Amino acid sequence: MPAISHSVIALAETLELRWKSYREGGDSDVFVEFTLSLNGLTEQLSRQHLPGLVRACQELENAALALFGDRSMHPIPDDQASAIERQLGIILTELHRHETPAVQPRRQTDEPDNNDEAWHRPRRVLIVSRAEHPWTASLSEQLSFFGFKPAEQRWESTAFDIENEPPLAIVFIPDREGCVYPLSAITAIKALRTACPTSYFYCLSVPASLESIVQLQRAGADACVPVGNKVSDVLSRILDLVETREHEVHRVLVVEDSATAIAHIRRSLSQHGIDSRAIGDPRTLLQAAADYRPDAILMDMYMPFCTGVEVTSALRQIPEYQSLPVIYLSSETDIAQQVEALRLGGDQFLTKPINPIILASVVRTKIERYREMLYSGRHDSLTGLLNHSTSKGQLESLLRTSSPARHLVVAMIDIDRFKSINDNYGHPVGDQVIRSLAWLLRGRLRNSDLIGRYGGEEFIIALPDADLERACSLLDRIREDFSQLPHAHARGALRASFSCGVAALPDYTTAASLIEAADQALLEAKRSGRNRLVRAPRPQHDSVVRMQMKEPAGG
Ligand SMILES: Nc1nc2c(ncn2[C@@H]2O[C@H](COP(=O)(O)OP(=O)(O)OP(=O)(O)O)[C@@H](O)[C@H]2O)c(=O)[nH]1
Repeated sequence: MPAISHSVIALAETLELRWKSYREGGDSDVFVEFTLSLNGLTEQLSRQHLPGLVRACQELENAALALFGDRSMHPIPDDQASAIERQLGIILTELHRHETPAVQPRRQTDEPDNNDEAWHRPRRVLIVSRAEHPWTASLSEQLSFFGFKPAEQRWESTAFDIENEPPLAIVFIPDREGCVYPLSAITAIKALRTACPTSYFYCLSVPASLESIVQLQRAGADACVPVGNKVSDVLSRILDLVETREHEVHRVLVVEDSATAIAHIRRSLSQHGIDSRAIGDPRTLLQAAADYRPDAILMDMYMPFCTGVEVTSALRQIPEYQSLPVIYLSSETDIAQQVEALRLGGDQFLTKPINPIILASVVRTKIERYREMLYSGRHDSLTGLLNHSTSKGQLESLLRTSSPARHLVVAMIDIDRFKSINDNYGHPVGDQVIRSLAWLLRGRLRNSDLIGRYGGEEFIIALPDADLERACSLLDRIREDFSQLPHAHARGALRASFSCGVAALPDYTTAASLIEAADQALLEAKRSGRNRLVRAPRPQHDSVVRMQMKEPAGG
């Protein structure tokens, strides 16, 4: 279960303060502030994959939004206030229960190499099924391979073992595949939902019946996996849950000449955890965009030097900004003008005065779509890893930011005799083997490590701040584990292996030379029998000097 960050706790504390202050004065403006905080908190929780808490917050938010606009309803009657207070109490207690401890286990780039937690990220997954269900053992085995800590529980068990560490996910396997979940199962799911509001619930083998899905969702299911899906599909969903996509703050550039409007907009955005910067003169837009690298622009329609439409259409001339979301802000109510503005490059039109919740919601949706688009351009669709060109680009930028004294290890990995896997078991099984290796790497390496799919069955890894000895022993452990991993096919399970070549700073100093040296070492690993790791030889001192002297002349 992911621990709840201090920033979320800070938002919750603000929410609590605002509620107290509303209860003291009954002022409708304070109630609006409370609702805004609640909306911001829901958003933060949903970004942190805490579906149970998101659901609880959304219910409270809906109740608050119903009282949002009408001043005459305030102060609200005591029974309504008590209902809100009860729900708020549940949310706050739950948040504090999962608060990140003051000292966190570290697992980022700056971690010392001798910290084992830095390399391995166990996550607890509870599997609820009947005794000896064939899927339980298989799922459990695969989850362990990918760095999770599976635990098993029987349906009939009343005391679920969740006290010390609530699970990241709970997987429910029904006794009979494709049948409606019996009432006893629904009751067990409900009980667990109350006990684990922050875990993600998967119900497997759900029949394609709307009634059944609705019933499971009401009980607390987050995902209903259809009957017929294989264990590997479930595994893939659980892995997606912990995908190492870094959460980055949303950045919005506000182009607006009125200082009052800027203050209002920026305040609304910041209450929803969205960072912003503002410029009053559109002529400074390109410089501001280059410095700040926004994810979206909020553009006033009428400014002294030129209109928002002119600025947007000029911005669209620059390839880098062709898809950057632009949202117009205007008191323009003429539909023809609005359509024209959108035709000339804007993405959305918001009419002033702008409701802050709508503003934050539109901004977030546009940014999420924009980021999805950027993501799919940079990642490989089969594995979700960085694609070839992005891997190379990121390795280059890692080297640019590395001081000469820093460690950096690069590894090239290639699955052995992969053609024969395809030939003997078919392409889809080959794809699954590739995906499994990707999952294993994702599960075993740190967020700060670079993992890319370099070619068909070839992967590139870069481990910043990693000592060569330690990196080799980690990669060798992954190699060993991968060779033991069963890959299901129609007639049983196959085993695969990979070979690995490793090169490191300071022996090789450029991205090209690191990749080339690791590739040569990989070839050597293949030549000498496969399923092994080979380190690139340390270049002779004079040849390093010659390479360094040659490079500027060649460039
Ligand atoms: N299933 C599947 N196969 C792929 C994919 N990309 C490449 N391949 C296949 O991977 C195979 C690679 O085979 P080779 O390069 O001959 O090498 P190998 O059989 O792995 O043998 P060694 O590398 O020498 O151990 C080719 O048959 C490609 O068609 C993919 O995305 N999915």
